[in-house]
Amino acid sequence: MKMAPDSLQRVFDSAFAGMRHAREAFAPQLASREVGTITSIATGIAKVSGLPGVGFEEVLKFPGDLYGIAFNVDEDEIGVVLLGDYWQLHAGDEVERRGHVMDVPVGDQLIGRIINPMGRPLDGMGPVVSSVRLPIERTAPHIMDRAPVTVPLQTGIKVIDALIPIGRGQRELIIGDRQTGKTAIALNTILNQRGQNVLCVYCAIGQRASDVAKVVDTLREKGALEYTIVVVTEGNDPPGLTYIAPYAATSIAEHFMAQGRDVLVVYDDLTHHARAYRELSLLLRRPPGREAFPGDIFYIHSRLLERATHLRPELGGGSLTALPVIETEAQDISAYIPTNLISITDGQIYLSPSLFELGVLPAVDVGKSVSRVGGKAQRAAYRAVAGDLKLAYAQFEELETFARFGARLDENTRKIIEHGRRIRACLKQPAFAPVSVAAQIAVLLALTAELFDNVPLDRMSDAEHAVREAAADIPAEVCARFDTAEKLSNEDGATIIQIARNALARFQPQPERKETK
Ligand SMILES: Nc1ncnc2c1ncn2[C@@H]1O[C@H](COP(=O)(O)OP(=O)(O)OP(=O)(O)O)[C@@H](O)[C@H]1O
Repeated sequence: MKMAPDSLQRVFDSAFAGMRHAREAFAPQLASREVGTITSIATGIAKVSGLPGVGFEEVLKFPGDLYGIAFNVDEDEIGVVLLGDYWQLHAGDEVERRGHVMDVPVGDQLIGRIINPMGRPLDGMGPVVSSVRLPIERTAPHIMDRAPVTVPLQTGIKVIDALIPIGRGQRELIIGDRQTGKTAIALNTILNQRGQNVLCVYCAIGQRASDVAKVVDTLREKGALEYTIVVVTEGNDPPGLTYIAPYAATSIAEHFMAQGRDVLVVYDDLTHHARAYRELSLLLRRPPGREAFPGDIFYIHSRLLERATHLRPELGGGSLTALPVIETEAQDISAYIPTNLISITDGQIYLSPSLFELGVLPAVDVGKSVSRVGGKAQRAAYRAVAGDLKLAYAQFEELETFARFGARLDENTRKIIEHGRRIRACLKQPAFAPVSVAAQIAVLLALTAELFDNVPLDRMSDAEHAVREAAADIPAEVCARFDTAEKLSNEDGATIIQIARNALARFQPQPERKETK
């Protein structure tokens, strides 16, 4: 078939136009991939070569969707902490630079979720969808951005709220031997935040899976998961994941703090965190120091806990309260990690195994516990009674030892001991049963007014319960004044004492009836 020259020309023109268009639209997308190779693998650690440009704490991607953090950055080889199951990795495998530090999803979508420190879901409720991510390591707020701690954080535990009060933005250490009720105190505090507009983050660090399941069950059962985020690493997770857990939990909390909200973070517990870091450091051949911990062990905990604060009103006025938990061995609070944490935090709640054995629960040793900033944030109504109570309890603890030897006691000493025994009985409290402010103040006022002193010891639990129940009769306007900075007025005090006296009437010993012949 023959074609006319002009129609041939048209075909060529359109073909050239199409090619020109394709050439103009062609935008080459070249992304550089910096790739190195694994030289060796050890427990939770990989040595990588061929990546000279890697920065400290940069994320590296390994085969099988596994990530790691560059920890030791040497000229010819880098030590990488692995954040997942590393059994399938081999020497010679490819490693890719990601060009950013480790980050975690943050935001409202996380509330009520159970995640690992990388933001992956552990609750079977689908992926965590969040458009905002924050690096897990962030600098602590500047000193000029911080405001004094002025608002109390009620734990709902009588002995703590009265004698070792905690403020929003404080760091209070929970310390004690194993199985002394440390987690119970932290959980109780979370449960008590219901309706208090405090978001909670519970960070389980290297715990047994069964313990974590129990905590999650308690939170769910008591309706606390609605305002709580649970960040979990279990005992069999790689040490790298355990190491980053508290930092990730803090970044999640900081996001809410920056929005002006009050957040509570529980780190349960930092003993496992310190051990994970020791393991990593030894594997990376960093020089060991005291108790084989590396030299920067103090720094890793201080830079974590320095992130807890109360921000200035101009920055939203949010707060981050930290409750780190630490385990002691044989009540040795002068061991390396416990002393470090005692010096970093603003006070400690010490749980004594001997009190636990005696059934004094929560087993808080008031003599060894302290809150260095919470006193200023404590509600004025508590302050009216707390001082007397502390003194009376301290006197009692001193005298109790003598009483055990069966020494003959004078009337005054006997009275102090009997009063002290009633204070101890009133401060007892079952786990996961927070007490409201009104009920606490009613019990404490009744104690300082010595209303319990004639109640037989075996009826103290019922008597204390009766006063707590009667606290519901405290007029609403009096309860409203508990939340203000006003001191408890004499009239209000008298009203509450009268309510307590009525509740206790049936527990007082009845005057002996004279038998008539
Ligand atoms: N106030 C309390 N009243 C009754 N039982 C309590 C109280 N506090 C704690 N317990 C019980 O004591 C046991 C130990 O508590 P918990 O697990 O909180 O201790 P822990 O010090 O965190 O333990 P671990 O060393 O395993 O972390 C639990 O069975 C708990 O129910």
